[in-house]
Order: sequence, then C-alpha cells, then structure tokens
Amino acid sequence: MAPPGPLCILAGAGTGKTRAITHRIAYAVHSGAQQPQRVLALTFTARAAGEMRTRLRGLGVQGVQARTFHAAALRQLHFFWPQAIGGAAPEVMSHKAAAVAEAASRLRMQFDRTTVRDLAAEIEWAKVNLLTPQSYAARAREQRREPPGLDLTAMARLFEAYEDVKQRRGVIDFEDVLLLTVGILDEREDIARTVRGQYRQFVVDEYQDVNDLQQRLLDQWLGERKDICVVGDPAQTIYSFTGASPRHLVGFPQRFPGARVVRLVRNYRSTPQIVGLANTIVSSGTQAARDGAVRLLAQSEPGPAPELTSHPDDPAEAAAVAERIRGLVAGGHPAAEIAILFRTNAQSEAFESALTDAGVAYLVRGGDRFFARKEVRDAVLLLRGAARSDDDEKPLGEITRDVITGAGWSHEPPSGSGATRERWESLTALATLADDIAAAAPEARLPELVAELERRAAEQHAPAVQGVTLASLHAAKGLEWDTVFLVGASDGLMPISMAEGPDAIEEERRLLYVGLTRARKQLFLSWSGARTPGARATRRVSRFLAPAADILGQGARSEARSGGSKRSAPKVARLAHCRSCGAELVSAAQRKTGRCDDCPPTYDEATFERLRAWRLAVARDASVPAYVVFTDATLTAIAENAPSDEGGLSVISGVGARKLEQYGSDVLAILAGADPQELIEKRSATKDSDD
Ligand SMILES: Nc1ncnc2c1ncn2[C@@H]1O[C@H](COP(=O)(O)OP(=O)(O)OP(=O)(O)O)[C@@H](O)[C@H]1O
Repeated sequence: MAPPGPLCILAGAGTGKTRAITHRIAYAVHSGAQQPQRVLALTFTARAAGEMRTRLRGLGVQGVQARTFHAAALRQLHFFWPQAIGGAAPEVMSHKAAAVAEAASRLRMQFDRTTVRDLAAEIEWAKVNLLTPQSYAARAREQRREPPGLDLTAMARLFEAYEDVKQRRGVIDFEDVLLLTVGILDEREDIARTVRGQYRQFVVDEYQDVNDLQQRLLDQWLGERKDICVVGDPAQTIYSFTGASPRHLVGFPQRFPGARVVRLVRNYRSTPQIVGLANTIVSSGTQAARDGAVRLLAQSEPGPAPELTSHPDDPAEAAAVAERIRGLVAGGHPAAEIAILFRTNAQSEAFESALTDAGVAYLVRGGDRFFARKEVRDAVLLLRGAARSDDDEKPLGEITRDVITGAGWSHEPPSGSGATRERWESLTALATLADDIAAAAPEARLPELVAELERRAAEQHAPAVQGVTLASLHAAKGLEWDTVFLVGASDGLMPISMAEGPDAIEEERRLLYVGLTRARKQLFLSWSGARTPGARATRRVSRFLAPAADILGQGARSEARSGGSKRSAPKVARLAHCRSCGAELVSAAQRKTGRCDDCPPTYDEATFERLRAWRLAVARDASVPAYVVFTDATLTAIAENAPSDEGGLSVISGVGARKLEQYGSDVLAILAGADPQELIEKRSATKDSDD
C-alpha cells in the first residue's frame, strides 16, 4: 500500500485493477488515514461506478463517492449554479440529435438520422478536445477527421449553429456540464476552495480513457494537492477516436514529479499460453505504443495453445466456428462461457446465422441482433415489396442491391467510421447474403431471398437466456470468458481498412490485444480468404499475427493464404476444374458439383429424383425452403459422388457435421436404393414417438 501522494498504477490486462484500487481505498479508510466521504473515485461508466460501490461495501467501506466524471460534475453544477450564475442550472439534453438536425436545417443542410448521429459524435469529439467552432477545422485537419458528408469548414459552421440552437433553447449538453463546471471553478476561487475542501483523495479507474476535458476538470478539483491515484493500461486504449488519450496516463510521472509508479504485471485471468501471445502482440507495436504497457506474467494453470485457422470464405469460417462451439456445448462447456469477438458489428450476421443453423443459443452484446437493426428491418420491408414484382431480369445480387439503395445503401462505402459506416456494412451483409443464396441455389429469386431472410429473422429473434456471447471487440472490453473465438483476423478487418496512419494502426493492434486477453482458458483465432463463397481469396492473415508465428504456426505469416480450415479434410466438391471437360470452374455452384454448366450431369437420374423427392418432403415437414435442407448444388454433388459411407458423404461441400447427423443415414439409404417415401414415414413415426 503506497502512502498518499501521486500514484500511477500501470496495470496490464487481467491483473485485477479494480480490486487493487478498491483495496487501496479500503486500507486508507480502515487505517484511519482517510475519511470515506473525502474520497472521490471516478469511473467512465455508471456500471463501473456501481461495481466500485458494491466492491467497497463488500470491503466494509460506506460513504465513498464513486461516480462517473459526468455525474460528479453535474452534482456540483446544480449545487453551485445558483451562487455562481443565479437561478437554476439549465436542463441537460439527453441527446444531441434534435439540436444538430435543427442546426443543419438552419444552414439548409439535410441529413438522415444516422448521419446526424455521426455529426453529433463529431461535435462531441470537438468539445472533449476543448475545441471551439473557431479552432475546430485546424485541429480536425491535423487529426484527419472525416465528418460524414461535410468538409471541415462546413462542419465548423454546423458546430457553431448547434451551439446557438442550444443557447436559444436554454439547454446544455453532456460536455457543457463539464465545461461549465470547469468555468465556474476557474473563475470563482471561493467555490473552488469549497470543492477542494470536500474531497482530499482522488482515484481514477481506466485512466487511459481520460480525455482533455475530463483531465481539465480533474486538475481543477485537485488544485495544488497531490493525493491522486490513477490506474490504467495504455495497451487497452481503444477509444482514441472519441478523444480519449493515454498521454495523460503515460505522462503522469512527468506531471507529478516524485510520483510513485507501480506496475501490476501478474495476470490472474488467462493461461500462460494466452498471456504469451498477448505479450508478443503488444511488444511488436511501435515504441510509443509500448510506452507504459506492461509485460504480463501468467499466474494461471497452463492450457491448450491458441489456435489459428483459415477458411475459404466468411460463411465457411462462421460454419466452422459454430460447429466447434456446438461440439463444446454438447460436451458440457457452458455456452455462457463462450464468446465470439469481431471487429465490426456487421460481421455478426454470419455468426448469428451459423449458430442458429447449429442450434446454439446466443446473445449479441452492446448492439441489436442483426435483424433487429433498423436499417435491416427497413431493407427487408423494401425487399418484401419488390419481391411481388421481381421480373427475373437481373441477377439476384444486383436486384437486391438496387432495392436496398432505397434503405440507404450505396455502391461505394461512406467515408469515415461511425454509425453511417456501420449501417452501410449491415446493408452490405444483406447484399452478400443474396449473393450466397444465388450461388447455392441459382434458381432463387427475391421471394426466396425474402423467405430466407424471414426464416433467419424468426429464428435469430428467439430470445436466448443462456447463450454464447457475440460482441464487437469494443463491447468486450472489461469482460472475460473461458473460451474466446476471435474471428475475422485478416488485414482489412484487423486492422480495419479505414485505419490510416500509424496511430490508427496501433489502436487496431490494441483492440486485438483487448480481444486476446478476454480469454481465460482457450483461444481460437480464425480468418477467411474471401467474403463470399467462390470469390477469389484476396485477403491475407492479419499483419499483427506475424510476430506470433512461433505460437500460432506458419499460417500467421501474411504470405499465407487461406486454404480451408487446418482441421478439415479436403473437400471433393471444391475441385477447380470440371470433372468431365477440365474447364476452369468459375462459380461456387460449379465448384460444388465439380462440373461446368455445359457438361451434362454424371449422376443416375432416378437416384437424383429420389433425393429431390426426399428433400422436398423433409423441407415441407420442417417448414423451410428446400435449399435449407440441401442446396441443388449439394444434392447434385451427392448424387454424382454417390458416397457409400458417412466419411465419403461428409467431405461433400454443404454437408456439415450437423447435416450429416440429421440426414446422413437417409441420404445413404437413398443412394443404396431405399424408397424416399418409406424413409419419410419412418422419420415422422420417430418424431411422433419422441413428441
Ligand atoms: N489477486 C488476485 N488473485 C486471484 N485472482 C484475481 C486477483 N485479482 C483478480 N483476479 C481475477 O483475475 C481476473 C481479472 O481481474 P479483473 O477483471 O479485475 O482484471 P482487470 O485488470 O480489470 O482486467 P482487464 O483490464 O483486462 O479487463 C478476474 O477473474 C479476477 O477475479
């Protein structure tokens, strides 16, 4: 326990930060060195403040103020406003959107709701960086900001108009709460003295996330005093785009000469194998990125080595992950102790869908499930309308893109990140789904696409109480699971293609570090070579993994191309040339059957017809479209290869472990000459007796 005075705790991932500071406060209180009501503990979320209060209560400490910066400032603003300004403090707007929209319309600018959200976020960024409408453009240029749909001068005008709208309405926003508190403390020495008299000791959790505005307020609260303890991990700074900066944490010893710096390096969360990988990833960053980051020492029992697998395309990666999870859950692993972590929310659909197919319950953390997102619901509505007049002229993917343009999709991605980009990504995921369906079932049109979307939506909306967590890397911060699947570990996703410049790339590396360090026992990394089945594999494994090739294998080096899961057997149906004429196979459906469109099928017609009759009956029974049982391409491949056992059947593309289990014996029986009708009757009889 360090004595009072400036203290900087540099604590790595999983080292028990909150535990360390709550024990420190409790020690100060129990030893009589500090009165609880003289301690102000600051956090970044209300949830963290609540957790800190609970933990302190658990240690027998009552009366410590554990609050967010915002809540602490708001209390003071309300208290001191009558004395400093007169009257009651103005009302705080809960959202900026309405005021931003009004400011825009005054300037005769028009934006959709998503863009308004991004513009509001940009104003927030400006204000936490202590910028004014006058100083905004210059700094924004320096920082390569890209507000959506506006150049920086126009953005500055919008910022100014927004401030004006607020003033006329007599309201303030969240940042004003801090700015005005700072203003009052700056100008009223008497009030500053009162505030400083109340709090003697300051503790700040997650200090790497502090922004300039919060730091300014903290400086005011402190005055000349030095009893401050900050705890943070520079390697987990992942909110720079909102204005957070590890500069304050890393520069703490310079600002407070004589400050004690303590490093917490014992990681209690993860196996040495996982910790080793996390250390390697951090230590391969730039010098600036390594500043202050600690090298972790694992305290847990050893476990399996982290695995890296590559897959031909996104659906194949999602299916492999879902299958692996199904196996784990079937073997007794609690689903709630498993997470799938990805870089962008748009990636979640493929995994939601694959988990649904595998019969595994899941929940999406920190965001809506894919089909609950507004843009997706709007697009599905438009597609449903268009399905009534689908004229069959254009390919399904193309007509889908035409339709979803009405929901805000564009061929080119919008510049910058934020809500606009996320919406575009979600809509693009719908277009990709249309491509996948067209590849698997060339006869599918808009009505089939809509039916498939409705089926997925219905299944994916089923509430999951206990389930696998799906979360973006940002939403996973601070959490932990026994088993983590970190997916989409390819360049373009990790780092995200929008990340430009060394700082942005380092932030992406830190995001990966946050993801890796969420796992307690098992860590699976994966990536895929292409977005859609049959497309050329242009992606490469994430550049961040190359230094970890000793741990993850040679597949971690970026010259590696995806080549199917390390574990999966070669797929018969992935032949690149026609089995009859040797022509190159260009589409996914052709590759599945191993035959070009010009060559006649080599299967026995009668067997194929019996398979089709069986598929139709099974699909009707389950109330799903036929291609959900097996696509035409898979059925053709089954008939052409005519495998005689499960091993032969399992290597055909489209026959995963679950389908093998569900339909394998029926299919093999049909290939051996059984009557589909009899099999269906037997199926229904078994089902009835199970019910
Ligand atoms: N001293 C300790 N002894 C044993 N286990 C501990 C100790 N401190 C923390 N743990 C356990 O280690 C894990 C990580 O702790 P915690 O979540 O508090 O870490 P953290 O520093 O906040 O991590 P992160 O920043 O990565 O989210 C938890 O499961 C916690 O129960």
